[in-house]
Amino acid sequence: MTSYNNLDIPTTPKKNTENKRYTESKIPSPSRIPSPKYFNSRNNSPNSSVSSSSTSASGTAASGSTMNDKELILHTKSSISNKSQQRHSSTLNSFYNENVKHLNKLNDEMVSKKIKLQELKQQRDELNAKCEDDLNLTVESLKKILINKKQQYKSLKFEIDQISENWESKLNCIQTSYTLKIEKLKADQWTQKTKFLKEYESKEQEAREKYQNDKKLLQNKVDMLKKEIKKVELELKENEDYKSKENDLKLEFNHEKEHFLKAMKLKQEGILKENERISINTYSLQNEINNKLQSRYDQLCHDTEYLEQEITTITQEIDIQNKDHSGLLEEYESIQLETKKMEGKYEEMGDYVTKATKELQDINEIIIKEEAIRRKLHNQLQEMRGNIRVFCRIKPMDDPNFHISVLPLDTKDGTQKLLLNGENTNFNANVEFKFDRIFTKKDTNSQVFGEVSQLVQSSLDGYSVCIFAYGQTGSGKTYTMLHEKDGIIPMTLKHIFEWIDKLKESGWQYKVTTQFVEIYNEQICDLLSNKRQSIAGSPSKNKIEIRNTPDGKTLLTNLVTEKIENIEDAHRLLQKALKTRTTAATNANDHSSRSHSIFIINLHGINDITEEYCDGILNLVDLAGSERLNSSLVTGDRLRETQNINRSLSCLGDVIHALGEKKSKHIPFRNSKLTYMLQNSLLGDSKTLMFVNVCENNYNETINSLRFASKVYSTEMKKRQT
Ligand SMILES: Nc1ncnc2c1ncn2[C@@H]1O[C@H](COP(=O)(O)OP(=O)(O)OP(=O)(O)O)[C@@H](O)[C@H]1O
Repeated sequence: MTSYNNLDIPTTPKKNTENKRYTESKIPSPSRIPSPKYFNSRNNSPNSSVSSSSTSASGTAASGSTMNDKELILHTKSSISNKSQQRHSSTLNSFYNENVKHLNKLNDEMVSKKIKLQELKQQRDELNAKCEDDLNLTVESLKKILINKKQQYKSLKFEIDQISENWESKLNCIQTSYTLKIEKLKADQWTQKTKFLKEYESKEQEAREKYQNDKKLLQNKVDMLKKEIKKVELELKENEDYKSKENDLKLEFNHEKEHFLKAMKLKQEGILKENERISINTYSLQNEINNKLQSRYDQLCHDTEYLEQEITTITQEIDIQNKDHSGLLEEYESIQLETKKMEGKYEEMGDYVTKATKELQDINEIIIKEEAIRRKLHNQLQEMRGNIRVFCRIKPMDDPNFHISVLPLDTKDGTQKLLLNGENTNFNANVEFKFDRIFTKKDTNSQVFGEVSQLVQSSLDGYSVCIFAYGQTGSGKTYTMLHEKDGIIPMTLKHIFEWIDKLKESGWQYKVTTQFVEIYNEQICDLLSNKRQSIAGSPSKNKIEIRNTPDGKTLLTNLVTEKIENIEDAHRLLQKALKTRTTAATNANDHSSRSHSIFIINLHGINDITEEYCDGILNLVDLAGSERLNSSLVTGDRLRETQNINRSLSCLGDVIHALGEKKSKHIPFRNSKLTYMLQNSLLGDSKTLMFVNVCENNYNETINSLRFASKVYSTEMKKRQT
C-alpha cells in the first residue's frame, strides 16, 4: 500500500498547483499581433493598385500633376512590399495561432489526465484503506475473541488449580486434624487408661487396704470398677466406630474428589474442545478473509500496476509535452520579439500607409476626373473619325481570275483604298474604293477587334453603337462577328467585363443585360427564349413587337432579356443563342444566311462618387446575305424571303443615307423591322460601323457590296433628332 504513495504523482493540493502552472503557462492569444488595418478595401486589390498607378501615370501626364512615373512605380512597389509583409504577418499569425491552439489543447489534455489519474489514485487509496480497515477490524475482533477465550481458559484453569489446591490443603487439613484427633484420642485414652489404671491401682490399693477393712465394700467397688472398665471398653468400642466413620468419610471424600475431578476434567475437555472449535473457526475465518482479500488484493495490485504504467506513460508524455512546450515557448518568445519588431515596422508602415492612402485618394480623384476627360476625349476622337465608319474585310481565297489590290493606309486622313481588278470581267475596268480601314487576307480577327474596341469603349461610355457585317453569303460575316474564339461579339463581351472591373476604381458600377434576336421574313424571333419558336416568328399571342418611345428608347415586347454578371455568363448565353440559331437553321434549310441576327448589349452604368450615370447600347448585327437574287427566277417562300432581304437591306442603305443628308427631314426607319428596331441606336451622337465582307469568287456581288459600303462611307451622321 505504501508503495503507491511513494509514486511521483501530485496529490490533490499539488494537482491544483500543477493546474495553475499549466494555466499560467498558456500562451497568450495572438490577438496582440496587430492586424493590417491600415489598408482600405479599394486599395487592397492588387489589380487596383497596379492599374490605378498606371492609369494615374497617364493621367498625371495629361493633367500636369506633380507625381511622375518613377514615383508611381516606387509607390506601387512599396505598396506591394507592404502587402507581402502583411501576408507574411498573417501567415505567421495563422501558424502561431495553430501552434498555440495545439499547445493549449495538449496542456488541457495533460491537466485533465493528471486530474483523472489523481482521482483514480484517490479512489484506489480509499478502497485500499477501507479494505485494510475491514480486515484489521475482523482480525482485531477475532484476536479479541481469541484473547477472551484464552483468558476464560486461563481463569478456568486457575480456578481448577485453586480448587485442586484447596482440595489438597483441605484434604491435608482433614487428614492432619483426623490424625491429631486420633492422636489426641489415643493420648486421651492412654492418659485416661493410665489415670484409670493409676486410679484403679490406687483404688485397688485403697480397696485392698479397705478390703482389708471392708472386703465386701471392696468387692462392690471392684464390681463398680469392672463396670466402669466395661464402660470404658464400650467407649473404646465407640472409638472404633469413629474410625469406621473416618474411613467412610475418607471414602466419601475420595469419592467426591474423584467426582469433582471427573467433572473438572469433563469441563476442561469441553473448554479444550471449544477452544479447538474456536481455533478451527478462527482459522477458517482467517482463510476466508485471506481468500476474499487476496482476490481483492490481486485486483488492486493489477489496478495499481496498470495505473503505474499509465502514470509512467503520462509522465513520459508530460515530459515530451513539456519539452514541446518549452520549444514552443522559445519559438513563441522569438515570434514575440519578431512581432515587436514588426509592430514597430507596422507603426512606421501605418504612417506611411496613411500618407499613401491620402495620396491614393488624391490619385483616385484625379483618376475620376481623368476618366471623365477620357470619355469626353474618346468621344471627340470617335466623332472626328466619323460617326459612321466603314471597314472592308477581304476573305482569303485564291481565284486567279479575280484580284483586289489593297493600298497602304493613308496616315494623313486615316483612310485606305482598294483597287478592284475587273479586267477579265464584263466590266473590264478597275474600280477604286475608299474606306476607313481595309483588312486583307492576312489580318486576323484579333487585329480586326483592335480597331473595333474603341467603339465598344464608346458604348461603355454611354453611347449607342451599331456594328453591322454586310456582304454576300459566305463572305465571312459570321466569321467576323461570331467566331467562337475571337469574333467581334465574344471579344466585345471580354472587353466589356475587363473594363467594368477597371472602371470600378473610378466609382463606376455596371449592369449588363442582353437580348439576341433574328429577323427573318420581317418576323422577329427570340434566340434566348427557351420556348420553341417557329422560324416564321413567334405566335401572334407572344409576338415580339418594337416600340420606340418618345424619350429615345426602343422596347421589344415579349423578348427575353438576360442579365449577365461575368464573361462566363456571357459565353453560356451566347452558346445557347447559337444553338437555337443552328437548330432553326437546320430546320429551315439554312435560313441563317437569309436572316439578320442582332445581339443587343445594354450597358447601364452608375457612378456613386460623381453621381453620374450612363446608358450605352451596343447592337452587333450579322446581316442576311446581300447577294441579289433575280425575283423573276424564284417563287413562293424563296421569293418572299428574297424580297424581304432586298427590302430590309435597301432600307438600311436608305436610312443611313438619309441620316447623312443634312436637309432630309424624314428618315424611313419604319420601312423595315431592322431599321425600326435600330432607330434609336442610329440617331444623334451614336456611332455606326459597317463591315463590308467581300470574297474574290464573284466580281458582281463584290462590286455591289463595295458600292453599298461606299455609299454608307460617304454618309455623315446627323445629330440626335427626336
Ligand atoms: N477571314 C477569314 N479567314 C478564314 N476563313 C474565313 C474567313 N472569313 C470566312 N471564312 C470561312 O468562310 C466560310 C464562310 O464564312 P461565313 O459563314 O462567316 O460567311 P457568312 O458571310 O457569314 O455566310 P452566311 O451569310 O451564309 O452566314 C466559313 O467556313 C468561314 O470559316
